[in-house]
Amino acid sequence: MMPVLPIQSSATTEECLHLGKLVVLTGPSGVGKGTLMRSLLERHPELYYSVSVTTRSPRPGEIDGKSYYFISGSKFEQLVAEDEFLEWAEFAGNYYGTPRETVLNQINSGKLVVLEIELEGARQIRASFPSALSVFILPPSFDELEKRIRSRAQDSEEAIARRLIRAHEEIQAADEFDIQIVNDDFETALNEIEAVLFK
Ligand SMILES: Nc1nc2c(ncn2[C@@H]2O[C@H](COP(=O)(O)OP(=O)(O)O)[C@@H](O)[C@H]2O)c(=O)[nH]1
Ligand SMILES: Nc1ncnc2c1ncn2[C@@H]1O[C@H](COP(=O)(O)OP(=O)(O)O)[C@@H](O)[C@H]1O
Repeated sequence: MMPVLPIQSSATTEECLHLGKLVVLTGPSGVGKGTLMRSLLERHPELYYSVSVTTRSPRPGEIDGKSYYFISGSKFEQLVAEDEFLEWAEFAGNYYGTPRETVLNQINSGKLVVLEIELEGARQIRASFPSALSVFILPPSFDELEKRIRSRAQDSEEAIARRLIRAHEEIQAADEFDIQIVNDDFETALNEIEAVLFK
């Protein structure tokens, strides 16, 4: 297990706390995680957003290497076998993983690193990085969540149904995380996340 913060013999704990930080943003599909993340990055270009690897097909407008690294199932299996992921999980029929080396390098160079990942991966990060800060984004209601997933109009009916079933399970896990933020009014939610990240 790698520590989040590089402990140097000459550094006090207080100094170590300034070296780097890991934040996990999680919550059900359609709650607005991606949109919040994009706004955060626009306002705070100094943040490091970890681009995940996935076996899902690109949606219209998604760019390889920016939205995700889109790879095949067999390549994903190879990367798992080579222990290249900090965490990985299956979600709605596809695989998603966080590249280990880039994230650890960014934390160790003092960056504030943000992962936007689903529940199982967020649990794995909490287990291996107890000092990571975890934020769960909640919808104002389940009906509103369904509206958002549908209004995005980028998934098949089957993919939407799988996301909605999974959303019920994910929402029940909200209390496992350090902070819960309801994404009702977008600006309010964004400000709340900023307050947590930069306190
Ligand atoms: N565990 C894990 N989950 C991820 C990763 N990258 C993205 N996800 C999550 O996978 C889920 C599905 O993502 P996506 O297919 O882009 O659909 P969307 O969230 O409905 O837009 C979301 O909850 C993402 O937060 C990752 O590297 N690891
Ligand atoms: N506070 C909000 N109020 C209304 N719609 C929102 C809000 N936040 C996000 N959305 C919309 O909800 C949809 C899903 O958001 P998205 O960021 O793709 O969710 P996620 O990444 O969690 O799956 C998008 O169409 C987005 O514009």
